[in-house]
Amino acid sequence: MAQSYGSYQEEIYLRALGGVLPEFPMEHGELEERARAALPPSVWSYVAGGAGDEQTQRANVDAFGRWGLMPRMFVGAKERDLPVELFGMRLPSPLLMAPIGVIGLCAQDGHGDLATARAAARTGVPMIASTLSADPMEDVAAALGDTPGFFQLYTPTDRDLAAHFVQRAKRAGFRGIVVTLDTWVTGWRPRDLSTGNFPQLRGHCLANYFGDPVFRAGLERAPEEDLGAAVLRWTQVFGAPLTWDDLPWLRSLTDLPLIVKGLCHPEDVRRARDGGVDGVYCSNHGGRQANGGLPALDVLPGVVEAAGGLPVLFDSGVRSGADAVKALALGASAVGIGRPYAYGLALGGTDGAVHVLRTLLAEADLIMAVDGYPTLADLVPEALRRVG
Ligand SMILES: Cc1cc2nc3c(=O)[nH]c(=O)nc-3n(C[C@H](O)[C@H](O)[C@H](O)COP(=O)(O)O)c2cc1C
Ligand SMILES: CCCCC(=O)C(=O)O
Repeated sequence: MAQSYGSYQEEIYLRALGGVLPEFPMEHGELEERARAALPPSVWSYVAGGAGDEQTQRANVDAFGRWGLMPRMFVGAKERDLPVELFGMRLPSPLLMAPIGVIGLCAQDGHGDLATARAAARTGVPMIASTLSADPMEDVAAALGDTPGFFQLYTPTDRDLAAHFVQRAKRAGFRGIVVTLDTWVTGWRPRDLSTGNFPQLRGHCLANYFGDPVFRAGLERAPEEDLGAAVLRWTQVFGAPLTWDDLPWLRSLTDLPLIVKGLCHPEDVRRARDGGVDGVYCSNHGGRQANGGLPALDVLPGVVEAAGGLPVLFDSGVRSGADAVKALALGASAVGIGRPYAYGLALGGTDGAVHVLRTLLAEADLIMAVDGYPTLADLVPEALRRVG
């Protein structure tokens, strides 16, 4: 049965009739401004900032403005059909929450990972839970309810720890493993270098490591007794600079769907597909890792073509329902929302994140209605035109 996300607009109209105005912002600019005011400055600059002078980060967003959907009339798109099949699961919509490592700090109580999982439980939008979490992955998975979750792996240099994370993720009930390839070392981030704010170096968001017996076995004293030594050990094990020779090992770690995140070059996509991954995730990490790069949306069509029918997840720069529709039309199987839901959490915890997701879905749904593209199958590249 088709689900009408546009009903969120009706809810808001009805509340307005009763004199109740929305508690949370209705568009991204205001969301950003209010999140900035709500978050401690160093957390704000960590989340909002990117690599270098943030040219790539801005280009990610601007790239959406170069495409427009061609409206079709007399379609009678009274009902829209947004559910997708992904890795054998039926999801209610093609949105995902992208992994955000310091999401814990975006919620006022420091438990943003749990708040995000609850937003996933309430909306059916899957959460991709980061390795860098303020709460252990088992607790995050438990808060997801019936909504599927994915575990995002930052591959440690210690292979036993990597394998143990993946085992724990499966046992906890995550339904897929997303291995992020573009962040084995942190990019050049001037805002954080100026504020001196590296949350992980203060032990934030390291719950998955600190509670892990394999990690603890590498320490002389427990993290609760010697935080400095535990953080130092974390810096040593955090990121393995993987090569193609490591892909068979990664593949051998799990029978869950394996998705590799950060792919942009078609040749890398072909090699990953040949190496047995179940999906590819086209992303430039929201411009946080390398400045001077191509906008993620511009590389998406090449990734889709090279993926040869494998699911392609996409993120980087999605700020509206219209953006999500364009990424879907360019071939994404599902679209990751990043900073916007973190800002929603900052403003209102789970309620704020739910609002952001419902807003994006309502706008996408209504665009599909108004422009006459009622199903996801209608969203094809030919539905778009270049602007200008
Ligand atoms: C504060 C922050 C932390 C992030 N942490 C992770 C992470 O732990 N793992 C990961 O794969 N990607 C991480 N990302 C990247 C996101 O998954 C996603 O690729 C990015 O946010 C997309 O760009 P956008 O938010 O500008 O749309 C992070 C992004 C932000 C903003
Ligand atoms: C070392 C990277 C930390 C989390 C992350 O992925 C990000 O801040 O973008």
